[in-house]
Amino acid sequence: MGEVDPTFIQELQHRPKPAVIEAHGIPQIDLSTLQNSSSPVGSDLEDLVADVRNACKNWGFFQVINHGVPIESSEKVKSAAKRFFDQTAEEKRKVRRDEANPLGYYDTEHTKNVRDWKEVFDFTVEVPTTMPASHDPDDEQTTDLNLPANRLEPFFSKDQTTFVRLNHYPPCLAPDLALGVGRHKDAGAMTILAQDDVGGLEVKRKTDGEWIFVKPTPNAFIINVGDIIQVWSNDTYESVEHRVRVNSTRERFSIPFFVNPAHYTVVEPLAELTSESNPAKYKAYNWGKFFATRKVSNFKKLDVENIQIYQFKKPNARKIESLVV
Ligand SMILES: O=C(O)CCC(=O)C(=O)O
Ligand SMILES: [Fe+2]
Repeated sequence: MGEVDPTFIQELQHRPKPAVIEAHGIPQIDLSTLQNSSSPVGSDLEDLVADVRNACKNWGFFQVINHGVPIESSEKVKSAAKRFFDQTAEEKRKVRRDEANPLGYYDTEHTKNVRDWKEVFDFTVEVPTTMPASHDPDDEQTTDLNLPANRLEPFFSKDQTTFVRLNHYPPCLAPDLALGVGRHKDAGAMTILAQDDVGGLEVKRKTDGEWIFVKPTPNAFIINVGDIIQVWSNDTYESVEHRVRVNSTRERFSIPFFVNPAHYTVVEPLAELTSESNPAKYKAYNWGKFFATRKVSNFKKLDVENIQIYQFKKPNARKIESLVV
């Protein structure tokens, strides 16, 4: 990527602000309770669940520390990412993603129809074990929202579309005009993100709509609520809007792990979380179709916004919200 091509330039209202706002109170959750005992019970677990619930409600994201992933494993992936992106453009393009092949290398992604200042490599994992909370059909334990721990099992038991992305943001000549990734919400269920010490991630604070800089915490993971959790929970939890700033001197690496259900999953508010007084706010949609439409629209600049969950919002829910806002 050489000079700043106009395709990278954000509209005025979406450009990063010169002053970075560092937020206090970004939720940081210590998972050592889960490491110290094979099946944590009682008040420790209740406190942890309450912390996660509050973070999901109030922020739509949080950071976790003491998560049990060995530092050496993270370092290995990070150094492999650096080795990959250090190769020549010609080498990288040998494993290029295209409209037929959804995985691999790619440096022309558009978010909200503006090109991102980044290059990526997407790949899948053989045994993605992060969701659900339990795979045991007899597990009686309930989690947050009073759902059984294995409630999400059918969506993830096979054919998950979970994938990992290696993001590389080269130094940018115009960090005040372009973004590493434009404003967006992650479309899947949940994202687990590792970032290096350079910093650049900003999230939109729900209380006042301000863009807040997420200061890197060594070895922490950031967890984002995705759009599917928003729909499953019938808006109890809302996905978080976020974007990435770039800078003129240092390259940055990040590694999101996008946790996504099977492609044939029909996404709709979970029946247990809706009632006569709290009816489903979304129409059902097919995840595979949604995902494929989003992927294709990321390939080129379009004149219309790419597919979003609000397009599945039921008209009555939209109307009630506009009265409340
Ligand atoms: O690089 C980051 O910190 C975030 C990347 C991101 O939001 C994404 O790839 O969806
Ligand atoms: Fe994202």
